Amino acid sequence: MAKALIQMALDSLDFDQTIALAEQVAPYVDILEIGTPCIKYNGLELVTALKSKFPNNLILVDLKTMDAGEYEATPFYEAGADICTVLGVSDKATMGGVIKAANANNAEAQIDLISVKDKKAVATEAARNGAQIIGVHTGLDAQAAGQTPFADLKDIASLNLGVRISVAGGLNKNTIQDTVRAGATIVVVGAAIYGADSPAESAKELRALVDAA
Ligand SMILES: O=C(CO)[C@H](O)[C@H](O)COP(=O)(O)O
Repeated sequence: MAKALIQMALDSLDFDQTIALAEQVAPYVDILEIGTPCIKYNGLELVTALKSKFPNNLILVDLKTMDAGEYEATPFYEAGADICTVLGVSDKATMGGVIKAANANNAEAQIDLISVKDKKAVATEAARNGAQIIGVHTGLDAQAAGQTPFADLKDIASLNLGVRISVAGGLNKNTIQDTVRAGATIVVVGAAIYGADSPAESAKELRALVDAA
């Protein structure tokens, strides 16, 4: 079985801090994610910068698109995004638009199940419509209310949809191996890396844990 990928969520608003953090963690992670607040604040220029500075990492732009899927996602794919996200609560046509833009740019679309009520139904339809990645996601506000992504991961993994499953929501060194064993093929980590005394050491430790899972 292929090893799970690690995705680092770059959630700062500051352009230079984002590049500096990426420099520290890039050797240990597979995907550099430009978080939603960060991409809204910094725009396409940051995609271009990360793409050119980190050719060995995939770049995910966490657009969380809600409307005008193809129109919104196309410039980000053209700037070098390997993956863009679109909300699973959006219209089927919106998700279809991002999938179309991804395919036109030899890239991938991720359906984010954040706040979706019937996650199994949305994931099943999205996979049937060509989405390459399903994102099981407990957002920062839901985490603050005590929620975790683990029950949702179990539900989505049980569907055996044949697509990659990304999991985000407060993952750390204590939970990352069980998350991989439960079916995650991409594990997303934000605060556990950028909040550590040494983000590089934290990323290195998580890499070893994921590779051993
Ligand atoms: O997409 C996000 C919030 O919507 C975060 O980037 C994602 O949840 C990962 O960060 P953390 O590990 O701190 O939960």
